[in-house]
Amino acid sequence: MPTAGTKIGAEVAKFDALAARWWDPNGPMKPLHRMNPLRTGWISERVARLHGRDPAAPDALAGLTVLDVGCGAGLASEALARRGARVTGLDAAGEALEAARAHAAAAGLDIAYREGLPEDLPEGETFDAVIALEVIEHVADRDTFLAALARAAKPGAPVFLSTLNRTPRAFLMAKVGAEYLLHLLPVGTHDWRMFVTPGELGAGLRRAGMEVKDITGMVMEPLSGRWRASRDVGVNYMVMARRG
Ligand SMILES: C[S@@+](CC[C@H](N)C(=O)[O-])C[C@H]1O[C@@H](n2cnc3c(N)ncnc32)[C@H](O)[C@@H]1O
Repeated sequence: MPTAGTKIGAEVAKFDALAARWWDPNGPMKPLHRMNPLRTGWISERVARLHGRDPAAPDALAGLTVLDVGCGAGLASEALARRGARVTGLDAAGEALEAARAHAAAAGLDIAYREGLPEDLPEGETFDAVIALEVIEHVADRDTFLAALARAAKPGAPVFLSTLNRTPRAFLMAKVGAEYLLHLLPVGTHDWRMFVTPGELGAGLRRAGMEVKDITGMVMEPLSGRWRASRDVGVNYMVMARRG
């Protein structure tokens, strides 16, 4: 039977294998590229408001520290750094991190990328916001993961996650459609049984000492391919919680 360690290793290896093509907007990470403006805009707006900033200002996050857990090659890290945040990107996928470092350097962005898991962060190292986007559906021990996110947030700071709901529709769209029919994602990217319902995620966040503040669906417009926020949380959704 696989241990938690081999399970993490297998999940991370899938993403390392995609490192070289991570930043190709039409490559295997195309869905993440397309949804990134929506997720990072939603997060920026909420973080800026919490700090009494104008969310529309180009440097709305200036000086605020953000931890991007499971950052991969840095799609969200870069978007938040461009708004002025001091971003630390954390991932166990070393090759994805190499792609992240190279891309940030070419873009002139100062982002601290570190290899590791949130569970291993030093006690007492805390951030103004913690994000983990499209990660929890790859994590076997969710309670340990969520507790680590809560520990990394300053008291009262927000924690954001985005993920896939475990519904028949999500199975059809994110697994059958995206992997087998449209070939948007490599086959095997997702295990539908690992998808997380908003109820399960909310309960896990509360067990980790956080309060859920907002749950918003993400839907793709079929014609334009653009993503927008929606009340429909049946497939993709984002959550904002706050550490008590
Ligand atoms: C679908 S990618 C998302 C990357 C990035 N967050 C984004 O949305 O652009 C999932 C990432 O989670 C990382 N990951 C997988 N299992 C993890 C775990 N147990 N703890 C932390 N990160 C993990 C992978 O290495 C991979 O980079």
